[in-house]
Amino acid sequence: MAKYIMSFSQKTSNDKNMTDKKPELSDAMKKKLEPRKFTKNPILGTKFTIAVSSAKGGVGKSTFATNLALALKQIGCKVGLLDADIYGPSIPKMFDINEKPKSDGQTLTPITKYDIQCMSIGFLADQQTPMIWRGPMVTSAIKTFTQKVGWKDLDFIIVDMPPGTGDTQLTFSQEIKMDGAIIVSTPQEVALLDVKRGIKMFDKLGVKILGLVDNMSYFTGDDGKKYKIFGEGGVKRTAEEFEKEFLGEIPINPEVGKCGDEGKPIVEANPEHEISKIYLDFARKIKSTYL
Ligand SMILES: Nc1ncnc2c1ncn2[C@@H]1O[C@H](COP(=O)(O)OP(=O)(O)OP(=O)(O)O)[C@@H](O)[C@H]1O
Repeated sequence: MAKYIMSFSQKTSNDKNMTDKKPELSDAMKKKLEPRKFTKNPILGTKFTIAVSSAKGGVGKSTFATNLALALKQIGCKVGLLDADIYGPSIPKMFDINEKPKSDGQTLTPITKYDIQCMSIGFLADQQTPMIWRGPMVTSAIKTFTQKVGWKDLDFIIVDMPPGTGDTQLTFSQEIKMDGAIIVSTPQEVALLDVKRGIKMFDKLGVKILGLVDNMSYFTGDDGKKYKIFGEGGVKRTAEEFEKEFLGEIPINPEVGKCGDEGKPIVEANPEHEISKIYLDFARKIKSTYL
């Protein structure tokens, strides 16, 4: 056995000596090995592109993205909503859109609902059909949605990102001019771990993080008391740890879920609701940052 190991290590050290002599690379090969440089293209037809993201699933990204889009519209902005969640699109359900976008063979026309221009892979495929796609297909769908959709005269496109730190986030960060990202989280430690990964990803890829939102931070009981069932202050602490702005809290309110399920988000269904007013505050903050 020892003889075998000796001869094996001798062999590998001989191999190492062989590979130590690096072959001269041709100029063409050197060029091929250079890190790829990306050009960041703006989304045509819009002034500012804002991502709503969180590396964690189910924390309320789509709920936030739809309501923020509607709140921005309510304060006079022209808004588009791009559902970038290829594997689990939510916008068709949350906006109750069942039609397919028209195409002239070159450009897809976004579907306008509640005065918001919308695009989602869910408009093109049957709602119950799973998208069983590899990364390059996802990248190609995102390029279509950003470069081949007839977005018109928009102040903002709100991009509803999928969970994770994968192909979609990479394509947007490297190849699209992103003007900012809002990170949504719930206060549980398990969500915050993913959020920290998401913050580091955007920092590394040079996307400005506008701030963190604490969604489902508490619910108010019939006794009027606030119950912080998922823990307290975790999102704010994470914002401080990474020197990002803490944008605020959104409590748990069953009306939020009900409105989303019925295809008319709360800001559209009931603009006077206390939760709608919170979204309007976020929208004013975003508007004053950019316009
Ligand atoms: N503040 C809130 N109060 C009550 N329910 C909420 C609140 N925010 C989100 N929800 C509900 O939580 C569920 C998950 O929300 P949503 O689909 O927006 O999350 P997501 O992060 O986009 O999920 P995914 O990762 O699957 O895309 C939905 O049923 C939604 O209605």
